[in-house]
Amino acid sequence: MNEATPVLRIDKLSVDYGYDSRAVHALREVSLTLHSGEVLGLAGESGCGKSTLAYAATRLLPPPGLITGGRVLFSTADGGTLDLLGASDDELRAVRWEEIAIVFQGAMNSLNPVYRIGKQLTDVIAAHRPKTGRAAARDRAVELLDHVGISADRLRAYPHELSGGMRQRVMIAMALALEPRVIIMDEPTTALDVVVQRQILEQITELKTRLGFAVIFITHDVSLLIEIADRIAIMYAGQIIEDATAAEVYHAPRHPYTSGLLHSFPPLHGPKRLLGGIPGSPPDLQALPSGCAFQPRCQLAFDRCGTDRPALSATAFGPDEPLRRVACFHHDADPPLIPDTLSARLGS
Ligand SMILES: Nc1ncnc2c1ncn2[C@@H]1O[C@H](COP(=O)(O)OP(=O)(O)OP(=O)(O)O)[C@@H](O)[C@H]1O
Repeated sequence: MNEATPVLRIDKLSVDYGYDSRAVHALREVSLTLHSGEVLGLAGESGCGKSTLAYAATRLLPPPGLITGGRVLFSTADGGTLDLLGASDDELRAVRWEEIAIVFQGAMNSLNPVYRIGKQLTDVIAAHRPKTGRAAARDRAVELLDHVGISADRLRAYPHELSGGMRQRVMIAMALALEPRVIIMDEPTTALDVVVQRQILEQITELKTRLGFAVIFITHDVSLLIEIADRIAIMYAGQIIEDATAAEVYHAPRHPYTSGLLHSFPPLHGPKRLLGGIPGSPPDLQALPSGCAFQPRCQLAFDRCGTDRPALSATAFGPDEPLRRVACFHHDADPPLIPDTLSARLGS
């Protein structure tokens, strides 16, 4: 497969929590494509639907979450396509962990406290590859720990004997155990200090290049994604509102929300800049405002934003699909329609 081959296509995925008039519309027709070997960053404020997307796309959404529409098309290793939402339990079992692995939020706390790290790793291997002998499983566990920079002697350690960063690395090693082609990481470094966070991010990008898997990396910190992602999708109120290369998002954000997010976190590199934040708070997903969901907080809103809902539309075209998409009535302005005065106020 070349770099541009789609491995996972999320197509108009919608999720509600609850029913009828009390339903929380957590995802509204979200479409997103992950290509082979790429890191796709997914960013947005808390509550915008990032975790819901990860759970729904892998059919792990707990009740009262309900998938109300869409498809999740996975390109299987044998060249076929499987809609994960329509797949049987057996088909799902064959794909989950073997081909798509997930590192959940706070995963480092889900290691079993009473078993040594080595046993937990070899158990994963034994459960999925029952023909693997004990010595081979141990060798593989050593190799996996080595991938994440942990020495073999830690196989005998219990989780409480490891730092938070090391436990999170063990979880990443577990996700790598079956050589998946896709890894979904939901805020994998959020609870860690910035130094450890940086080490783990460097490790993930190095492993991705060496082992060739693709990553959906979920975080609320968009400046962190600028460092590691090839492409970034920005979510707001259950929708993707911008989807572009990391460089485009950083240098020329088209959506005012993206711009606000960029100015909400200090950059990890480069000159310091004034942090502005975004006034107001995200809308109630049970009662969305008419028009654009961001419009009540948007400093660029005009009449139409209050009445019409902007579609996520392509602003540039690749060989077979949109390269850059944005859901904003200002989107086709070139250069991006962030007036100088606003840029100055936001501190860029
Ligand atoms: N079990 C639930 N019942 C009702 N609403 C829920 C439930 N789980 C999530 N939601 C709502 O769905 C929306 C999306 O939540 P989700 O956890 O996917 O967002 P997120 O962007 O991942 O947030 P965070 O960064 O805080 O993890 C939120 O408004 C949340 O309140």
